Amino acid sequence: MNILDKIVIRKKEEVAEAKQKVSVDQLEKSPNFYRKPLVFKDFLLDEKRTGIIAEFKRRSPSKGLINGKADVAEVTKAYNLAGASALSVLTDIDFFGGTTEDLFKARAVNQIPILRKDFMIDEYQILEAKAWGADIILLIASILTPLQIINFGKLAQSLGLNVLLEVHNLEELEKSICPHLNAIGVNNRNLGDFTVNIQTSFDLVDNIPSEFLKISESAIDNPEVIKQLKAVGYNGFLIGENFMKTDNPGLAIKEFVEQL
Ligand SMILES: O=C(O)c1ccccc1NCC(=O)[C@H](O)[C@H](O)COP(=O)(O)O
Repeated sequence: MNILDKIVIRKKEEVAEAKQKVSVDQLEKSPNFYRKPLVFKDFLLDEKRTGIIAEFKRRSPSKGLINGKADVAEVTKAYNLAGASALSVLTDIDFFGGTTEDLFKARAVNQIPILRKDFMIDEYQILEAKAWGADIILLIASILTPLQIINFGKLAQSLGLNVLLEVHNLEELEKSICPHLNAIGVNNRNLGDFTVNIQTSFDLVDNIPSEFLKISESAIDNPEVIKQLKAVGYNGFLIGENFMKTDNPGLAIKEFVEQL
């Protein structure tokens, strides 16, 4: 069984536990549920920003502990100040050390779009994302059926949320494309075996229809790579570890952006 299968099994248990603790009715009554989400496109295409979607990630299955000390409010504010177009905040606790509280804290101090970075397998999690103050949800093609992608995308967009579909190859892309998406992310990390290859983004870019924002995800550790990805048509660049592995992720992004 690969790690993604393990994550999905645990996620199903987690969602069942969450449903027992917090009803849909309670989620729908939370203050953020009435908040108008920020529009991903407006920030990603804003030339005063960088296109970087800067991720707050404490640990990962591929790398283990990345940063055990970073403060989510401090780091995300610094990401924002450095010109990030959006933030990505992990809310998965068991595999990534993220928490719901991290999303709340990031939301409280930032006015740029926030992606709830998690493994969405149930519509309940989309309601949670809205209630917790996220603007964007992630749908991972390899763990969802085409019908789930349509239904989850429809629900998210009906709540004003933006939808980022993540694919790793042409087959996933072709089976998952539907009108209820805003952005398509090509993950350079194979989530089955953790190998990374930026070439994946270059190989798939021309297969992404022009109506979707194009995002390259994972293993981006060099400003030169962003320039090359931009040149072939990418609008956004999801970067986590390159900043989070340092003692000062806020300074790391600032120095990175100065080289763009
Ligand atoms: O990062 C992992 O080890 C991982 C393992 C299994 C599923 C997902 C995983 N990562 C999620 C991501 O896609 C990355 O956090 C994100 O794209 C940022 O990547 P990076 O800049 O390489 O931290």
